[in-house]
Amino acid sequence: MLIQQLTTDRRNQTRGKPPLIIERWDLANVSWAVVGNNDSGKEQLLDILRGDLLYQGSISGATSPVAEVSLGLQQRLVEREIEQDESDLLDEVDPGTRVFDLMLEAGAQPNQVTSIAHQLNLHHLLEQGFRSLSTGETKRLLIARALLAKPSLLLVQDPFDGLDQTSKSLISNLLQQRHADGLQLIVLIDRLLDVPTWLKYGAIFYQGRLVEHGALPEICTRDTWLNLKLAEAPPRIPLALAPSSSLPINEPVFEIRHGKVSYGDKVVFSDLNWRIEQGQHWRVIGPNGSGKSTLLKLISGDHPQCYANQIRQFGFQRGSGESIWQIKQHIGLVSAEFHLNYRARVTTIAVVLSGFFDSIGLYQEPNRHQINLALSWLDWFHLADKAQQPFHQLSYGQQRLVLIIRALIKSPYLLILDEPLQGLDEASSQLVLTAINRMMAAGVGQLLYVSHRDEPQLKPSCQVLELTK
Ligand SMILES: Nc1ncnc2c1ncn2[C@@H]1O[C@H](COP(=O)(O)OP(=O)(O)OP(=O)(O)O)[C@@H](O)[C@H]1O
Repeated sequence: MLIQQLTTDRRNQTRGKPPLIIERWDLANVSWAVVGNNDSGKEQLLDILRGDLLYQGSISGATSPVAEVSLGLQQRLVEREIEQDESDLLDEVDPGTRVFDLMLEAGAQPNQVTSIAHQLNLHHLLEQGFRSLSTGETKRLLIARALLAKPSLLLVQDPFDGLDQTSKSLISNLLQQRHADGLQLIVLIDRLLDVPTWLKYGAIFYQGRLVEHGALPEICTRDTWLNLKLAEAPPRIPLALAPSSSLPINEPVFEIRHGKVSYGDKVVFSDLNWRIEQGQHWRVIGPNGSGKSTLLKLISGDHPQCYANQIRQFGFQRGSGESIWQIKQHIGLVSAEFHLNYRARVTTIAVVLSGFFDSIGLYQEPNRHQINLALSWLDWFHLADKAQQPFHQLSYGQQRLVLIIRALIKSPYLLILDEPLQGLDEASSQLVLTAINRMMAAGVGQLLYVSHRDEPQLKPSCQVLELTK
């Protein structure tokens, strides 16, 4: 395949970074696991193999045509959906392009769409809009779409992130099968535990350069691989003043009675009774599509059906005249949807500071204390040098880290983290978990955590709410 090469140290325009250095890499028409910390160059590699970015050095042995499954592609699809949004015309939330049409777009015949939809457990979602899909459903759709394009080379970023156990096995078996049938795969992995054991070759990127490549069993023993797990956490976390509990005794932080969310005939959950007492931490678990994010959106006030439910939170009966800001001021939130919707073109530090004002973008003047706190948090996460950089030029994992800082910075009463570690490397994940542990140990806020991973390093003792399908 034709890949543009660069011999001089010209800065490329698309990501505002120096070109990736790959001295000599023969992909040899075989499949590879590619690892490296956030900002090591893995995302640039995707652009390069797609033919959209210059690099320095030589790559050979990549087949074509190329298809891709990545957070960047998801972001581009979301942007397109937002441009086509017809909510104003329809006077209701536009669910986006039909799943069936998105699959046809890949150049497939209707019978091929139906067949892969069955394989990937998407058949019941074919009439649904793209923007209404859950995280796991979206991941399965992107994989189906990529395979329908009949690529010779498939670039996949974190294929198992956000998937429940059943979907993980489904996707792993399918990719392994296609690999055995001759599809070349480049699988980019952030968490080392996710590297598929059936891949034979591995490559490591570090600070914008390919530093190791070869047989995977051998690559896994190299110091550069082992060092990917290391995170150095500075001793003290920079806390804002701890929120004092102003709730009367026995007043729940959140309570829902006979909760129900449905879309036409589709009931996501019903008769849900749940109460978060003061001082409690919770994990919400359940398979993809069981309604975890929906429930969290009822709490954060981002779901239109929150007023159709009997909800009491932070001392308010919902729908009794309270404003959304009276709810949001107590909450720090991170989710995949929130990340996709944070589209304001501002600097990294402005994103962090926007956490004080619950805004997307920064429209109020922060005070000196807030600015210092933002800088301390960025420093704590080793991102101080990114403070003045445009947020959207950071790697996806770094963006996620910045949004986590945005949620932590005001020491919220309720910290809602919905798959917060998506796209984060091993070291950054450890840092985030350390920060949460320390905040909760200091009695700052209560945690509401959603993840398909167990995360044994998460220390707060959590009650568990399990949703089923
Ligand atoms: N407008 C809509 N019409 C029909 N179904 C919808 C709509 N919006 C959401 N859904 C469905 O609601 C279900 C619950 O979605 P939700 O995102 O809450 O699941 P989840 O448990 O968080 O899943 P995941 O683990 O994949 O993130 C999904 O099956 C989704 O397709």
